[in-house]
Amino acid sequence: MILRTENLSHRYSSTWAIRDINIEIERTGIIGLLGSNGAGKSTTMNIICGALNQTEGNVFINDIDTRKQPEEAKKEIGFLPQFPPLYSDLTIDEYLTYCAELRSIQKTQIRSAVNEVKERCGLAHISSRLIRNLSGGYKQRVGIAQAIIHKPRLVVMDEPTNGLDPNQLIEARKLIREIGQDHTVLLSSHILSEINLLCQEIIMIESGRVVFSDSMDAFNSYAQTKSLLMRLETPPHAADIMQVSGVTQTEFLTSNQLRIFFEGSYDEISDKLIAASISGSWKMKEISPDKGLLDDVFKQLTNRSA
Ligand SMILES: Nc1ncnc2c1ncn2[C@@H]1O[C@H](COP(=O)(O)OP(=O)(O)OP(=O)(O)O)[C@@H](O)[C@H]1O
Repeated sequence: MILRTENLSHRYSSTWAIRDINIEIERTGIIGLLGSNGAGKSTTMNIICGALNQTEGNVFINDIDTRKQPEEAKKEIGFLPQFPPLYSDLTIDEYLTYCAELRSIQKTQIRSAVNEVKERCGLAHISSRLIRNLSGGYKQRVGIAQAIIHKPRLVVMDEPTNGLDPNQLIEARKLIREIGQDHTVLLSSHILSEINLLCQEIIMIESGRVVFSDSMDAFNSYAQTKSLLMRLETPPHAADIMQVSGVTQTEFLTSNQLRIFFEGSYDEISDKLIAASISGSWKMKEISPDKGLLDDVFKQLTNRSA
């Protein structure tokens, strides 16, 4: 097992920031940690990487207990924190050499490790530049380079695409995908579409608890088929719509537009609503699956877990 957390819990003060987080990852690829601001993503990642001591629970990296053998465990972890610790007065070469030394790479291997990671992260052509003079996108690549220089099995990236411009975003995603081919990448974001683009698996946390953990495909089918949008020219009372079997909640967005939450498949419920619209003269103008506003998915999942 590459990563396993066991009832991981942490409190900074009196309230729990995360509670009973259980994660198991056993293969390479990109796993997304999705959650709104303050959900507990950074806390979880900081603990996994040994930057914060948990209040309760255990973390195993490559089956090594990070509390009992922190040095051994850290050999298999690379970490790109939300604010990477870059030294702006060093050049890329100097900084990466320093990181290689910190990671206890053998002296004779340091130069080749630095060269290899520069090549991989597209930094070779600017390696004598001072970090302070780099664009945000290049600084991010240097941050990624330090996280993989020692070839760890697990690479943890806290919001790695946050704040990048559209071109930098494309480059960063490409690099992260490449890294995901031979490493396990645990990546956090508060943006569902970002996780959707990059990840094969998703772990969603809300208020410090895991509310969903499955493949991206499973998440998408869950998130997208549970609500639909409908426009009616002469809508009835919500209570009448609730009579349609399978409808669990009706929400008026405007006087004509509604969001309907339902159980079962979209095809089934839309047939029933269309039939009800005809017999009740609701004059349906439009019906479509709701693409799943993240807030709604959070709400549904949080209710489900409760
Ligand atoms: N150093 C700290 N001291 C006290 N409370 C903290 C500290 N760091 C985080 N918290 C609290 O712990 C909870 C989880 O925060 P965390 O930073 O892990 O969330 P997050 O999902 O990473 O959010 P963001 O995307 O905003 O960074 C929040 O309620 C936050 O206010």
